[in-house]
Amino acid sequence: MSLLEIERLTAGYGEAVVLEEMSLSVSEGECLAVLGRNGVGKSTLMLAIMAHAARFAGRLRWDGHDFSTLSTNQRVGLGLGWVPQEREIFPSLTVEENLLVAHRRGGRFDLNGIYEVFPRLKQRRRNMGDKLSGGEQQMLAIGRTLMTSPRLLLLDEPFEGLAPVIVEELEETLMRLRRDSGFAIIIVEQRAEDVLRLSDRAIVLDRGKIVLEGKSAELLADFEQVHRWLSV
Ligand SMILES: Nc1ncnc2c1ncn2[C@@H]1O[C@H](COP(=O)(O)OP(=O)(O)OP(=O)(O)O)[C@@H](O)[C@H]1O
Repeated sequence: MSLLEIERLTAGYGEAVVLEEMSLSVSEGECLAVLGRNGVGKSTLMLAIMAHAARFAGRLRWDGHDFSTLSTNQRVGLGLGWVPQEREIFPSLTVEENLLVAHRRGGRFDLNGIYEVFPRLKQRRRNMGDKLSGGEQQMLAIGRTLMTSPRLLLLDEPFEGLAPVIVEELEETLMRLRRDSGFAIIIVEQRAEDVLRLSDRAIVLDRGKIVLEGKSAELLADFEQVHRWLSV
């Protein structure tokens, strides 16, 4: 059975429909890449999964149970962990306080667990949120979400604006975490070839619809057809 199943989801903001009748599923431990040009609805898909965008029609299931009407907090409780594109670090809290805000009792990760994953956060634990580099902010945003013990991690352009060496470090950490903890990942990313190497499967969106999907290795082998949907 799929961990997350989305059935004919139509979603958007106010009156505006952004996603149309989108269906997809993610299994336990699977990594799904979401590709597409700017403005095609990739972030909206993440936001709709977290109840931050409006659902106009369709169903969302978790472990086979309908969660379409649950609030964001209830979805976090189920094990959905969203790392927003803007990172949303609390600037006036320290690194440690940012992490503790999200801590879930009895969860898989505590502070020490996060510091093992991201030793740099331990070094910076007394720094205020607004005194961090972009890479450290991203580590903190991911660490904070891990504190909620997700079974599915939703990553919205996690490598945006980061130096290549930091991107490499983060990619390795994420893949190691996934191997060790077995959670699933949905990752939105602009650098299509890189993310196809990391992921198991991928979907390509255009104007709120899935226009191409398949195993990442196969899409990588025939990258021309993916590229066609990504070039302006
Ligand atoms: N809060 C909002 N209210 C109204 N419309 C929005 C809102 N957020 C996004 N949109 C619109 O929804 C459409 C899809 O945006 P979305 O951010 O999901 O695209 P995206 O594929 O993630 O793009 P990008 O790669 O630029 O982040 C765009 O036309 C955008 O203007």
